[in-house]
Amino acid sequence: MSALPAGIYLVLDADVCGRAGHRPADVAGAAVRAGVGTVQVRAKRATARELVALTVSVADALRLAGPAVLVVDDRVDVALAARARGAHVDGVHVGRRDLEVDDARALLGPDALVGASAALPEHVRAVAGADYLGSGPLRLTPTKPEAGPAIGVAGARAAVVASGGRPVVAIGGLGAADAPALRAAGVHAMAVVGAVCGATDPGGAAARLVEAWDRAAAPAVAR
Ligand SMILES: Cc1ncc(COP(=O)(O)OP(=O)(O)O)c(N)n1
Ligand SMILES: Cc1ncsc1CCOP(=O)(O)O
Ligand SMILES: [Mg+2]
Repeated sequence: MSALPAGIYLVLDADVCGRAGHRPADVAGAAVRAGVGTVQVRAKRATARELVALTVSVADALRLAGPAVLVVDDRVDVALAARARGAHVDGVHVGRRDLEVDDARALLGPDALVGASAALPEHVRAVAGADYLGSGPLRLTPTKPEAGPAIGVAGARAAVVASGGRPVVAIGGLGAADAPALRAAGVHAMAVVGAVCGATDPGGAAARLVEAWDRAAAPAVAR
């Protein structure tokens, strides 16, 4: 199984990229070259066929920009179809209305990376087989206005405590300024959509997030 990289996790939203005038594969490549370790392909309005084509194009971009982990939001069938076309796809991120974690793993194979959404401690228990947990929204966000309620950093910390040592990925309204508090809460990675896909310069925005994450880990220097 690919381990989930710590740090910045890009949820590559095709609609947000499109509104900002970016090709998703270009955004993914620029983000990975800037140090982003994980890319999730998310396209809520795409057909299955469009999502397969998008996933293959992102996998191609990552092959040149890599190394990075690639997962597909929601759709195990799309991950399998992209693999069948020769794309390297590590796994899926499943939500509460998608296939169950164990079913996703049975289809994708034992080495697949299977992440699951789990905002609250009771959700964490329901996704016992997941390799990592996506917890949020930390804040209300225009990218997913129907998500909620906001759990805040305290909610992310509660997910870390309930996670049984599995990596927790925080998501929802996050930016570089959140890195210190999230790292202090024991969060493994910070997922962003708008902060990269909606930026004028996605590669530069990704680099600033990576730097903020790395800087947040630096030990305090005595003055
Ligand atoms: C890393 C990560 N965490 C949570 C989510 C939300 O997933 P989901 O519940 O499936 O909602 P949608 O993204 O599908 O609207 C995520 N995508 N990634
Ligand atoms: C997919 C998702 N799940 C919870 S919040 C969210 C969107 C996060 O987007 P942004 O980083 O732009 O706030
Ligand atoms: Mg989903």
